[in-house]
Amino acid sequence: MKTVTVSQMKQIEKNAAESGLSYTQMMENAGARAADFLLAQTPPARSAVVFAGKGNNAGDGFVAARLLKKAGCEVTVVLTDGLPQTADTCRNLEKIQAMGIPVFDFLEETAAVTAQLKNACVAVDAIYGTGFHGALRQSMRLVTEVLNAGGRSILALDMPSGVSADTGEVSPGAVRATWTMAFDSLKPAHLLEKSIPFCGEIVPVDIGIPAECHEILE
Ligand SMILES: NC(=O)C1=CN([C@@H]2O[C@H](COP(=O)(O)OP(=O)(O)OC[C@H]3O[C@@H](n4cnc5c(N)ncnc54)[C@H](O)[C@@H]3O)[C@@H](O)[C@H]2O)[C@@H](O)CC1
Ligand SMILES: [K+]
Repeated sequence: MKTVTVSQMKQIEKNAAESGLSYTQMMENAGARAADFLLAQTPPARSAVVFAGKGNNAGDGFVAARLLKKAGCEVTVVLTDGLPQTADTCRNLEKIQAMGIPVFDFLEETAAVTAQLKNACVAVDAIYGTGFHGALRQSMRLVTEVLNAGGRSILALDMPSGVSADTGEVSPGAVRATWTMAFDSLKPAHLLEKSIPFCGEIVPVDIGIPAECHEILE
């Protein structure tokens, strides 16, 4: 698997979209790989709490939530940043609401979230992916503090939230993942000494982007 910057990844996704693989399908594939991974653990995940932000990383998390639920896993979703802001992410949130998956707002229902998390085998970090830069706000650090506490396994989608993909800069309060699933390509932070401890084990996954869409890297 190659290593690409965030802007190169955007170009690769654009190439894929132009070659016929929609952004919607890439999100579906990313979320499906995350669900497959958790169901393939020994023992398979039976209960999961998915922490979701407002961008496309959250969309991957909603897809994972839907597919985990379909496979019989008990799933709860926690919105950490209010309602999602991208079209694909909004559509995927509607789908999980239609399935009756409980959706909590972290700020308004912190006690309920903490209780759900206590009973969960695994947490999914879909707060921020490659779109993150700078530092976690104080209010978001309360979220990541709850997420990091308790010693349960955490699967970070693409990046642990609070880690900047290009530089590996780690914000105070960043998520400490057990595994980080790298979608399509590695990002620099997956390989940098300062961010590796937050990524845990890197799990590279194919999200269906054809090889020729990576030709910008040749
Ligand atoms: N449909 C698509 O475009 C696909 C996107 N993918 C996923 O989408 C991710 C990238 O999604 P996005 O570009 O929407 O971004 P993210 O979902 O990573 O970030 C969401 C939002 O966080 C905001 N943000 C950044 N730094 C912040 C800070 N310090 N404090 C508060 N807010 C901050 C950004 O402005 C952005 O609106 C990838 O990592 C990957 O998981 C993949 O599923 C492949 C397909
Ligand atoms: K993430």
